[in-house]
Amino acid sequence: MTLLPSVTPDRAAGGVSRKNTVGAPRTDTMGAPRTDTMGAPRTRAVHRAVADSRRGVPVIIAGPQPLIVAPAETVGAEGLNLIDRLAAGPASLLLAPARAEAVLGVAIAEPGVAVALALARPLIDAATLRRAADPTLEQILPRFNRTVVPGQAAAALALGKLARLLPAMVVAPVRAGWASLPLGAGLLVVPAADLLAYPTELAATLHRVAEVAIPLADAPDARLIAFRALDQGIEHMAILVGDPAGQPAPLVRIHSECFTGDLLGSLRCDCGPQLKGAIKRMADEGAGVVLYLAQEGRGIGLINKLRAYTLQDRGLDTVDANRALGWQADERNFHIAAAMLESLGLHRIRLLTNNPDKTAGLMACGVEIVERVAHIIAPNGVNDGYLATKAARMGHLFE
Ligand SMILES: Nc1nc2c(ncn2[C@@H]2O[C@H](COP(=O)(O)OP(=O)(O)OP(=O)(O)O)[C@@H](O)[C@H]2O)c(=O)[nH]1
Ligand SMILES: [Zn+2]
Repeated sequence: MTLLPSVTPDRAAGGVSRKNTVGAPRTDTMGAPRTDTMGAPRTRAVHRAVADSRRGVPVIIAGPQPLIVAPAETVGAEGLNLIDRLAAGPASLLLAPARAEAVLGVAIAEPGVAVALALARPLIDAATLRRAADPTLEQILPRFNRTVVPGQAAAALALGKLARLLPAMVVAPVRAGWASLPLGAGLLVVPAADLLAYPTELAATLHRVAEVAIPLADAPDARLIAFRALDQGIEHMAILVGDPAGQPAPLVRIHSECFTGDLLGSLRCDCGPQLKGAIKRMADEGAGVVLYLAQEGRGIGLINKLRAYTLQDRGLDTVDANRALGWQADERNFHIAAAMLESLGLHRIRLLTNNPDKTAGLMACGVEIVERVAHIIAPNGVNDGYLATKAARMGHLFE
């Protein structure tokens, strides 16, 4: 039986260390279930809060000013009623600044992480809240006024993002003693700090669960290694061509999944040809690795990417479309890729990318990049504007 190396990002440094810093010793065997599934306990409350948020069930964000919170996209009448009855003070709708500007119809001079819009109680109906959250829906909105942003606003928006929902949250300070009220029974509590630390914490739980040969048309000796994190949800793949660990600095591509481009052959982006082109290039060189990461839509998720496309069809570019929905232009983090490279024993690499943020992000996680190798795909007549925006606004180097 082969013992595989554990994957242990160093939380303090936001990067990768060789030390095992998380819970019990982690010596996962291929295909065997982990024995320390209670490990990384801080991620567990976040997983459960994400699940409840996707159902529209309010959760409590613990911290100096505990909040009761539910996503505007999923909360229904029952959830709003619960928030109303457990609130200790005024409720508000938290929006990312770009979305708040559109809803308020004014520019916001001092954006910060969130803008709060006052909600009168009893709370307005769920359909109106959804329209306020989602710029792709019909925009007949009541007049909203700004109010004070509550503590833990960043954590509340982070919860919406982790749930891959629109970052628009109904929040209210929760009544003291809520936990002993019948109404509060069963509400989940998640510490604000755990929500903010989650991306790094989760990367620290990545482990290898399957490894198998998958001969590819362009690379007959390819192998797949599947990685799973403790949430048992999103799985990331390493596609190995040849023996990359045997190279002094193998070619590596960090590819974020793109259902529309990789699978359907959408012409809106360059993802499909980049993926196939990377594998072909590695086969020509004799070795390389594609990390195929479940970070669809630059980390905003497939549904939100489709919403972004709707806004792009109305004239926004890829950067402004993300922002209009309340996301950053790029929401990916590099802890996952760094942890996978660590597990594969790849510390010095040549990175196949046009995106300087990827190079910088990986280097910040402790990966040595000896060369950036350009990966240019010619425009196809549909994605010309998309590629031009990547060059003009996202710093992509097309040379
Ligand atoms: N939000 C959003 N995501 C998009 C859009 N078009 C493509 N994507 C996503 O962008 C990701 C592809 O980016 P990558 O190929 O990993 O890399 P990159 O940042 O373009 O940089 P390169 O390494 O130079 O290709 C995939 O997750 C796609 O789903 C878009 O218009 N909006
Ligand atoms: Zn794509």
